[in-house]
Amino acid sequence: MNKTKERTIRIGTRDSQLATWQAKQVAQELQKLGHNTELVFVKSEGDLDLTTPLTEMGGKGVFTKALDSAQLNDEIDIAVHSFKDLPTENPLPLKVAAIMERADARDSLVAPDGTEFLDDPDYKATIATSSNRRRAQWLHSYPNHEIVNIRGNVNTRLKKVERNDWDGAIFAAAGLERIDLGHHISAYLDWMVSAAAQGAMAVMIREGDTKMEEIVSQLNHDETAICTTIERDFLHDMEAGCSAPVGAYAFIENEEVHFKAVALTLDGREKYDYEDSVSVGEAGELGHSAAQTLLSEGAIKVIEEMKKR
Ligand SMILES: NCc1[nH]cc(CCC(=O)O)c1CC(=O)O
Repeated sequence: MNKTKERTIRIGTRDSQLATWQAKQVAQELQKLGHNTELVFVKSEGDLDLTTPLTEMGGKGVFTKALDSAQLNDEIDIAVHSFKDLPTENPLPLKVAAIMERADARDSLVAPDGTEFLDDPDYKATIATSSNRRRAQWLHSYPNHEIVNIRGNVNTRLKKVERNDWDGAIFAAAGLERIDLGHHISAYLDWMVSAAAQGAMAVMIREGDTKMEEIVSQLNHDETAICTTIERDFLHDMEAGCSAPVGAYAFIENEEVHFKAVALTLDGREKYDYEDSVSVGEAGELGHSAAQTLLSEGAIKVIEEMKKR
């Protein structure tokens, strides 16, 4: 490769602190391979409008649309996304060329005054989250708590928790840890099933851009790709969209894929669980078969509830 002749790779990202951190991470990896990079900041609808709940904002792709257009207009070469924000169906001529090694996939609780209240069954705590998946799982565990909506990027939400009278708010642990805010985490919610692809980043290229594909695919982390593919296959087949009360998490240990999935009614009262372990070689259909199993066991009700909204 002739490095002096190669154009600088333009990396598109949202301008939040977390998105910028993630894009810089990809930039660093590309630089290690000998490429020049440049960050291009693109504002998303999801970042500009902080009052409308995400679930009412036309749902799919509120964080990704602006980056998609920039990429289609050739203003950027590649785009770095939180993989969990990417819709499972993409009608555009853009594709994921690499999935970066996953960080902590867990959800976490930020509780400025401590977590003792969790042990008091009579205490009516107020917990902030705009995610239906987090809401439903939280209410399943703590039926007498109240959930309130909270919007904004990680920094904005953290400020809101510290200013408000809420007892706690739920965050992706990876989002806080990546930007050195992990010390705000009061508890890791090991019992909560995380969102499909939570904690992983995806690098998108234009379809047919073989040059970028060749470069970017070298960043792919195989185990993360296997696990997040299963999780996203499940989410896709549940036809539930990113705002559905559905969680999916896979990890690999001793050549086996361990997969956990959950679907709940919005009020958290009804819960459908799936758990299975299969060898890595046989895990190709795991996400699809898990969805079929849960739907036939009654989780179709959860999906119908989402469609009515
Ligand atoms: N929906 C917003 C979003 N998209 C990705 C992350 C965190 C990082 C990740 O999960 O990869 C977050 C914040 C959060 O859920 O608290």
